[in-house]
Amino acid sequence: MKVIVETERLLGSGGDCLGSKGEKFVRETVVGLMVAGRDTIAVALSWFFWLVAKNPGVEERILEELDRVVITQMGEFSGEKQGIVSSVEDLNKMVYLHGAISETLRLYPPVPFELKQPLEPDMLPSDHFVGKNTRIFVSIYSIGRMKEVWGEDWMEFKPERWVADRSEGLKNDDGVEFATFITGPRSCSGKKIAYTQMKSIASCLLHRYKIDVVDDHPVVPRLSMMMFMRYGLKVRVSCKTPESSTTGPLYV
Ligand code: HEM
Repeated sequence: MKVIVETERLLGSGGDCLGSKGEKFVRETVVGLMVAGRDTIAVALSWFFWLVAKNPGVEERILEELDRVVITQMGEFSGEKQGIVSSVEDLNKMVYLHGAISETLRLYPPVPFELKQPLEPDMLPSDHFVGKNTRIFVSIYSIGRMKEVWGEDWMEFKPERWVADRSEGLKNDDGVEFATFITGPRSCSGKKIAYTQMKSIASCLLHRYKIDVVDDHPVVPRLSMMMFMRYGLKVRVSCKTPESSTTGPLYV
């Protein structure tokens, strides 16, 4: 609602009623945000849980990091111990988890390709001429797998690739080589929200459940606008034993 009132103010209608232009703008913005942020997150998390299940060492490091951030307190209603990640700042401290998500998005970008078209004839930085109406196909999937950019180990799932050695902070992920959210003025405006959502969901689920991929279930991408798993992801989910969790359920 705050967004709508603010949008109205910016559009000059004083916040009292939506003009037809304002209404269209708000409707399209809200629908756009819902569409842009739904399947992308779902697709990214499917690949994330599959990669983490295949790399138990990564899961261990994510849980170790989580243990350093979680605050344990007694649940107000349940009267039982529960873990809390209380703020976005806490989530920001989880750099290894952030790296694991970036690494997933590099190898399996939810939007695997883009089509761009100049309104007027133009010259690319590479000196290639593009005529009006020429369609340029950008393979985000391939950019994330270029040996020249990511090195000999480009095919490996290595969250530490994103973590700076000394400060334990994150390496810059806004460069052109990380094309999953595109760069420039029309890049994804939901990138930060996307990371916050994915980190919240991933930490809650990994903390509480053991997620094993069903043996022999084929995991392959489906070639479409969105990189779904062709046959979905079949997993066995079991509750972690109370002894293995020092905090009980986790709330973010
Ligand atoms: C892993 C999650 C996500 C990925 C990989 C992703 C990727 C992208 C890509 C590649 C574009 C550029 C599309 C184009 O140029 O045609 C884009 C645009 C956009 N995304 Fe995302 N997105 C994600 C999550 C989200 C979320 C959660 C939101 C909002 C809550 C969002 C909102 C938008 C919007 C509004 C645009 C249009 C920006 C513009 O044209 O100025 N995205 N996204």
